[in-house]
Amino acid sequence: MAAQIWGSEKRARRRREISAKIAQMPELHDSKPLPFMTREEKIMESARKLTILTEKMGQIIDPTDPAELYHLNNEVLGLEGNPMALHGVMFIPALSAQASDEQQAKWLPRALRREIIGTYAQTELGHGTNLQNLETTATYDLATQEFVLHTPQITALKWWPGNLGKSSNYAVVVAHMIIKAKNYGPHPFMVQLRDEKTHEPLPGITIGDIGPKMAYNIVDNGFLGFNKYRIPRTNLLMRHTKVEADGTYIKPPHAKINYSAMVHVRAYMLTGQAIMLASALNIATRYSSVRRQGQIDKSQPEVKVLEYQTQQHRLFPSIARAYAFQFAGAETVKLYEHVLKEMKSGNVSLMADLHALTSGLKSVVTYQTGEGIEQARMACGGHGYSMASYISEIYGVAIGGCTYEGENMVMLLQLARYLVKSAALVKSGQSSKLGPLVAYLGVKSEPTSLIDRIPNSGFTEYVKTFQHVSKRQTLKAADMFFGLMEKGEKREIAWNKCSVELNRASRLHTRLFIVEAFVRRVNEIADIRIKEALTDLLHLHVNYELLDIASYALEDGFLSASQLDYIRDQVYLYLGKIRPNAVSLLDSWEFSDIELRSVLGRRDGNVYENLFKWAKSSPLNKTDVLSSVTQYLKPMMEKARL
Ligand SMILES: CCCCCCCC/C=C\CCCC(=O)SCCNC(=O)CCNC(=O)[C@H](O)C(C)(C)COP(=O)(O)OP(=O)(O)OC[C@H]1O[C@@H](n2cnc3c(N)ncnc32)[C@H](O)[C@@H]1OP(=O)(O)O
Ligand SMILES: Cc1cc2nc3c(=O)[nH]c(=O)nc-3n(C[C@H](O)[C@H](O)[C@H](O)COP(=O)(O)OP(=O)(O)OC[C@H]3O[C@@H](n4cnc5c(N)ncnc54)[C@H](O)[C@@H]3O)c2cc1C
Repeated sequence: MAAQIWGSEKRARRRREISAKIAQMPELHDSKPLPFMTREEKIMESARKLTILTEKMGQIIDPTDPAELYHLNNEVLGLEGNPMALHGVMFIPALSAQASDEQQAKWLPRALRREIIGTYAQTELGHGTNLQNLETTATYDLATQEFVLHTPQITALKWWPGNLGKSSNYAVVVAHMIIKAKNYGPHPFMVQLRDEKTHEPLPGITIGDIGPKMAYNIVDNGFLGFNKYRIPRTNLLMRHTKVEADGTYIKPPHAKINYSAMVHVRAYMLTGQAIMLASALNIATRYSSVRRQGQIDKSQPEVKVLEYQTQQHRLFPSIARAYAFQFAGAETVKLYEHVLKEMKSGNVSLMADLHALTSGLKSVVTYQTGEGIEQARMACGGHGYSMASYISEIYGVAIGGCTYEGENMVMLLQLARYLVKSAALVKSGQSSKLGPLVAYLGVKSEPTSLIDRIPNSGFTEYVKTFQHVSKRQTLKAADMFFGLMEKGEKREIAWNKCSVELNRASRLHTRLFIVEAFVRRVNEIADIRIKEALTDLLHLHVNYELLDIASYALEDGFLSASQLDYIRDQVYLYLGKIRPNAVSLLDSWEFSDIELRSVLGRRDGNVYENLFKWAKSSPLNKTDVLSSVTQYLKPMMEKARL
């Protein structure tokens, strides 16, 4: 199963080898539990480990393999981030995709050797979503052949970029490029921020940390202002766009090609989210098979809480989602790598499809991951609320994904643009022009669903039902939009008035893609036992998801009440079937105790003894009487007693 999750036997084996090596290297372990550290201590601890990793990486992993590097980071540095989180996730991908060969030769080897630390600085205090209204300017000075970066007012300060505040000395900065008073829109520039020897900010640069956040606090998200700060013309990233010495602008082959670093993260973050969801579920499910509370049969001893159907219903559909996201994520990364290769050689024809797909997936996956992790926390009762479970930290980090790389509602609306265009093709009889991801929009469906009507139909009737509801909602939302325009409403106003319905279509389309990716994977599996276990999970997935969106299929009678009863019964049936495999389905992800950082989720199940040990190690317990008591509470009580 680990091979299915991680992509191959070899990958699963390598992960085990890497974990085993890390277990033998105490210098790479947290020196004390992270929840007992201050933010400053955590940042120091992370930098300490990161430095050792830089020295010893070659002994532990193949540093050229991104999957091994990702695993190493997760184990050693953890999900709260590290001082170079954005360096690998966005700075290097931005240079790789957008810098010319010459520029790459100059900067990439230095970045890869970690001679410099970089980030991606785009969002500002006043604007994040609407890139067209960013305020930072890069004005070309023909006389010196330099760009002059400037922050015209406080809302133009770069705000949020990870590791910008304290760690990075370089950044890819997105600014509006102005040449001879003409604004060419946002473009990426390579900018040195700090002196390489002293790490002091360079003259003309104002920079700092934006303060503590809900989670992800090892990352120093930062602010940045420029005061007429000059960089050479050749620091504009020039793979696709060029500005010649005389100010001549050569436009890129696709207007949005400079957005590729964002698409990169949207594609890769899906498996990251799956890992966070599976981690939280691993903790909750292991704990649920240790925790005994109450009886089902009063004549019997207390049961493990995992025996309760409500507990299974809370956890198991999310286990199915974690697998589904991992499989859909793997497909998306493959597609992304293909499109990136094509893009580098000038073929931009697949960019719109990839953008639509990743926009929808990013939104649905992060939202459902957040839901699943929060249910996992609640499933642990009181101990779930303790940082000893570590689930609250996983939750805080995961839901950041609902916001970063494009706020979820906004990204769903990006997919909706693509769906509405596709609907227009269907309506004008041009279904043959639909791309493979939306071809189903042009296919006539049966009048009613055949779920529970055809024996041995596998998952086909489920997929058709998901297709039906997605198609119907897309065409309905598109009709509403076109109808408003026909009535004379301006395009943008009409769009806004339909946007809730449009986003519903985007979610349904994306959920269909996730179901199909799961089905595709199960169909590929040869090992009979693995196929069986995953087929059970897939049954739970399709039935649970369909129940969740049933109103769409009920309102036009595509599903009947009796079919809905069947679907509900199937959910209960598969909860029971999955119960014996539940812990194994999560243990198959092979997270080590070092990586999970959870007292509740310990592999050995020795929860109570270790919770007590953990509590005793709280800094508050260093002394029996705190100074808050001697200074304030004791005098207050004494005064009240007089
Ligand atoms: C490796 C493991 C990783 C896991 C963990 C990662 C942890 C990292 C932690 C944090 C990192 C966070 C980093 C950041 O957040 S960086 C900042 C990200 N910011 C955003 O995402 C901003 C969101 N906004 C946008 O993307 C855009 O503004 C927009 C919403 C897409 C709108 O752009 P714009 O106004 O320019 O465009 P229009 O809406 O007018 O659209 C015009 C047409 O262009 C199409 N389009 C837009 N983007 C793309 C694209 N990327 N590719 C292809 N096509 C694109 C759009 O669909 C329109 O097409 P149409 O045909 O309909 O006209
Ligand atoms: C943990 C974290 C890490 C980050 N790291 C980076 C980084 O490294 N580099 C970087 O540059 N940025 C980074 N960001 C910033 C992030 O990319 C932005 O916060 C994000 O893109 C959302 O933009 P915003 O904050 O402007 O939200 P806003 O756009 O102000 O969103 C506020 C609300 O308005 C709604 N809204 C906005 N526009 C529309 C619209 N057109 N239609 C409908 N509704 C709309 C949204 O849906 C939302 O409900 C990070 C953010 C976080 C939380």
